[in-house]
Amino acid sequence: MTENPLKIVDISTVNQSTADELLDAATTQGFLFVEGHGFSQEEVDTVFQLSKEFFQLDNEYKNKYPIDSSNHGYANFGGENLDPQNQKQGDPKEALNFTSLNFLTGKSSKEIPDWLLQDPERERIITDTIQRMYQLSIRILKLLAIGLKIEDTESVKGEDWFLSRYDPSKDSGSTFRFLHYPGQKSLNPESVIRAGAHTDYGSVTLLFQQENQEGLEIYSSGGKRWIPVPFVGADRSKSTTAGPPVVVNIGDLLSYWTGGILKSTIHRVKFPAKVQETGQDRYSIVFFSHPNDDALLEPVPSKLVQTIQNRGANSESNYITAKQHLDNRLAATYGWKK
Ligand SMILES: O=C(O)CCC(=O)C(=O)O
Ligand SMILES: [Fe+2]
Repeated sequence: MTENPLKIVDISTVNQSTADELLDAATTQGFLFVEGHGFSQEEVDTVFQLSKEFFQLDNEYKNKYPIDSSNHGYANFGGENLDPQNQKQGDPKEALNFTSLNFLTGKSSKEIPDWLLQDPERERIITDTIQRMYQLSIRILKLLAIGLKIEDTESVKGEDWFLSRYDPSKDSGSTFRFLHYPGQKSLNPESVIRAGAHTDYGSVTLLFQQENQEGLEIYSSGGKRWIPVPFVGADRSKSTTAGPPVVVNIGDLLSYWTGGILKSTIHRVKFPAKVQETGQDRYSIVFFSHPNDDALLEPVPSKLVQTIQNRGANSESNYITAKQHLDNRLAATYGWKK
């Protein structure tokens, strides 16, 4: 197995020492693995199975739900270009996105493929996963707030500072996503990028991947090179049933909010030679956690953040909202006119 360059942090206990470990990974690599997340192996496998069955449906059917300007719906092959400056063609992947999410119900207020609603079990899997990935992101944000030692204000305790911008029933840019990168045996593995280089747009991103479907890479700006993120399975000496650690990375919003202390690291998906040989498809299940649309990206009241001057939210006097930030990024990714 490829060596794992990332930390694995167990977040089952919320305390200062877990928070410090998490903060260390978030301020250095911006990417880490998190275990103690509560998803069992069986639950993770079930979500992947559902995603696989969805992507096997006819193209004609999937295209009835085209991706819209809020990033909701089905994105066909080539429909998304994550690195428009360097890539002429869109990425060789398909995706099903769920936006306009209410986290009290796990449902989107937008139309979703009726295939997912035909069997109550399919709908349950989706809504349950959405709610639990959201809760997991909330736990991570709480730990980051503890790690950053955010100060208490009159209206909110420091550890709840991010959470107070996360009302579960209010609009946000949070997105749940199924991704599928088909295996292509005939291509030159070194030249194939499956998802272009980019940073994520939100606060934190959570991602499940599967064994023998590797390809995710992070960019080390210090070493000026790409570092593969391996598949890491659950530690069976700790739990016989736990799912694999989830990949967690910091997005632009959180980086901006913290004056760049938390790192939003560039990443991409390549087609490694090993996967090319087997012709394996890659599937990933991703949750992009965003604060409410109206959250102002003002500097986080933490001494650590205040030490950084003229970066991110610290350099602005007119704060933009989370929604304005997201709209700017989506316009570039999909070539939309603003
Ligand atoms: O599939 C992956 O591993 C990465 C997906 C990703 O980075 C994204 O959708 O933002
Ligand atoms: Fe990403």
